[in-house]
Order: sequence, then C-alpha cells, then structure tokens
Amino acid sequence: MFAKLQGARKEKAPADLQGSAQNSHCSPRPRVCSNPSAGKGMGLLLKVLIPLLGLGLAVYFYSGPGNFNEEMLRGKRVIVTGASSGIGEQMAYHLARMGAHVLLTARTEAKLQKVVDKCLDLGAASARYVSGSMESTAFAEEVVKEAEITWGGLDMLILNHIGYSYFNFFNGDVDHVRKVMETNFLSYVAMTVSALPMLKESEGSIVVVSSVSGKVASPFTAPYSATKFALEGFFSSLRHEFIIENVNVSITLCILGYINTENAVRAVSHVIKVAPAPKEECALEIIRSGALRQRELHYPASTVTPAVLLRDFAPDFLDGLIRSNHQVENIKRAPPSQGSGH
Ligand SMILES: NC(=O)C1=CN([C@@H]2O[C@H](COP(=O)(O)OP(=O)(O)OC[C@H]3O[C@@H](n4cnc5c(N)ncnc54)[C@H](OP(=O)(O)O)[C@@H]3O)[C@@H](O)[C@H]2O)C=CC1
Ligand SMILES: CC(C)CCC[C@@H](C)[C@H]1CC[C@H]2[C@@H]3C(=O)C=C4C[C@@H](O)CC[C@]4(C)[C@H]3CC[C@]12C
Repeated sequence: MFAKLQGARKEKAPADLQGSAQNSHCSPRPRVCSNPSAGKGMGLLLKVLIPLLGLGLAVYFYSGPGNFNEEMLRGKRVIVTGASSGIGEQMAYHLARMGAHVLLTARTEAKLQKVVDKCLDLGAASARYVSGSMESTAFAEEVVKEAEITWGGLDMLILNHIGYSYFNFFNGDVDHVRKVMETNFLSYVAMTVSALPMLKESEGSIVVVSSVSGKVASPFTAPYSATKFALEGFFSSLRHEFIIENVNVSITLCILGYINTENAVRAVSHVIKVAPAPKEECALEIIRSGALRQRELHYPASTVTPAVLLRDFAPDFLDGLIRSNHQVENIKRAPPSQGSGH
C-alpha cells in the first residue's frame, strides 16, 4: 500500500484581560481585594519583569551555543518528513542549497518529485523521496531503512509532518484523536527508534517540529494540541536518558507560532487575525537550531517566548489573550461526529 520509491543523485561526495477567580489574588466580588498593592505588583510584573525575562530567554533560545555556518550541513545525510509542502518543503530547499544529501517523505508522489527536482537544481549532494502515509508506523520504519540502504548512515532526522486535523470545536470523535496521535506522535517515536543506531554512530541530531500548541493550549485544536504536548513529554524524557547513558545524539524541540504555510492560512486565517511568520525563515531557523544542537527553538521568538513564559506566571491572563485573538463568530459549528476521521 505504501512506499513508492524514487531517487536521483548528483555525483558529489557523499483580551480578555480578566483571569478567572481561581488564581487571582482578589475575591470574585468587585473591589474587595485582599491585597491592595497586588495591582501595582502585577503591573510591575507585566511591564518590566516579564519583558526582561522574555528578552533573556529569547537570547538564550534563539542564539544558541556556537555560531551557525551553512557549511555545517555540507555532505550531511538528512531525512525530512512532511517535505512535499509548507515548512518541510522549505527545509528541503535550504538543505539542498547547503549541499546536504536529502531523503524526503510525504504521501503525494507528484509533489515530492517536484521538490526533489528543485533540490537537485539548488545543489543537493543527492536527493530522493519515499512516498507513503505516516498513519502506519511500518511506513515510518521503512523510510529510515531506505536511508540505511542508500547512505549506510544518518546525521539528522527532521520530524515535521502532521496529518489532517479540523480547526473547530472538539466534535467528540475519539477515532480521529487516535488517528492524529498515530500520525503526529507515534510515527515520530517509531522513526526515532529505527534511526537511533545510525544517529548514535554519527553522533547526529533529532529535530522535532512542534508548536505553541504543544506548550499552551488554544481553542479549536484539541486533538492536534494533544499530539504536540505528547512530543515534549516523550522527547524531553529521552533527552535525560541520552545524557545519563552518554549518548551523544541531540534533541531539538521547535516551538513554532503561526507560520504562513498554505494549509495553515487556509485553516485559520478567517479566525486568527495575527500576521503569520514567513515559512522560509522558519525553515532556516529549524535547521540552524538542529545544527547547533539547541535544546529548544522559539520561532517567532517575539510571540512564542512571552507565551511560554506567561504560561506559568499568569495562565489565566494568557488564556484570555489567546481567546481574544480568535474571532470565534467565524467558526462554523460542524454537525456532531458520526465517527468519521474528518
Ligand atoms: N503552519 C503553522 O502555522 C504551524 C506549523 N507547525 C508545525 O510545523 C510542521 C509543518 O507544518 P506545515 O508546513 O504548516 O504543514 P503542511 O500542511 O504545509 O505540510 C504537512 C506535510 O505533511 C505531509 N502529510 C500530511 N499527512 C500525512 C500523512 N498521513 N503521512 C505522511 N505525511 C503527511 C504533507 O504532505 P502530503 O499531504 O503529500 O502527505 C505535507 O508534506 C508541523 O509539524 C506543524 O505542526 C507548528 C506551528 C504552527
Ligand atoms: C500568544 C498567542 C497570541 C499565540 C496563539 C497562537 C495560536 C493561535 C497558533 C499557534 C500555533 C498554531 C497552530 C499550529 O500549530 C498548527 C496548525 C496546523 C495547521 O495545518 C492548521 C493551523 C494550526 C492548527 C495552527 C492554528 C493557530 C495556532 C494554534
């Protein structure tokens, strides 16, 4: 059913600002405040401390250790999943320009063929694709096997694909949740397990593309958000174990805000009026953070870092801010689920 293989090679070396009463310092009744200076303190916190902390963290996460040089990717063997469109496609082009060997995967063969052709034009050391669906962990393993057969090793595994998920009120469809967990989470685990022997050998890198939705929940993304939260739990635990066992394989978790890919803009632009960040720059930042073996990337840092910080300091304030950025009146309620995936 899956795995159609195609390759090509170039001969080169291998605001709602009100929180709920639950967490506030004041009682729910108006003007009965247990601590009159709390308002002032909160003001100072919001105006000075959080931006300062945000700046510090942005510098920490964004710049990372060492300097990035595009030569770092020359001749490196890289798998990119979800590479037929969006951010994955842009990552393939950057890697090609940097002279890497790329193995691309997604379901749509015709799109992958075009991306492979463009990669070869841009200067990839080699470019090929395997098409199939990540709903099946057998396919995920097959992609890694292909890298082993073709290159005999692997330097970087970029896990980026996502399956379709509706942007709407949760419709109660448990089968859909299972399906997106399989596509967006389990296949990432399966690819990591299969690729680990090669990555240990090369002291390589795993790059996991996640989202603000994997740190802070927003409405209309319940199944998707669950898959992204799962990624952080799994890969952060694995990072500990690598350190305990002296496994020199880096894990970079990429926390992305709204990016201007066709699918994302189509899905949410009628509801979210925030301007999306450019996919080309986003793709380059992901590669950079992986090459520098950073723990985490926040892109764009200007919105992601404050959101991640506020999550623990002022969760109700953040939730209100997130809801105020959604034009809920533009959400068309779907009829209750009949058990179908979409
Ligand atoms: N765009 C955004 O606003 C944001 C994106 N992100 C993350 O960035 C990453 C890329 O997102 P983006 O570029 O927008 O996504 P796109 O929808 O543009 O691309 C998704 C890719 O995954 C592939 N894909 C879809 N279904 C399957 C499947 N069942 N099996 C294998 N491959 C599949 C698609 O190709 P095909 O259909 O041919 O299979 C495509 O190549 C994702 O991890 C996403 O969560 C995070 C935050 C925000
Ligand atoms: C500080 C706040 C203003 C930030 C709120 C940002 C919210 C609204 C942003 C951050 C991450 C974004 C989602 C995302 O990760 C990926 C996808 C997949 C795509 O195919 C469809 C759109 C979707 C669901 C995005 C929807 C908008 C999200 C929730």
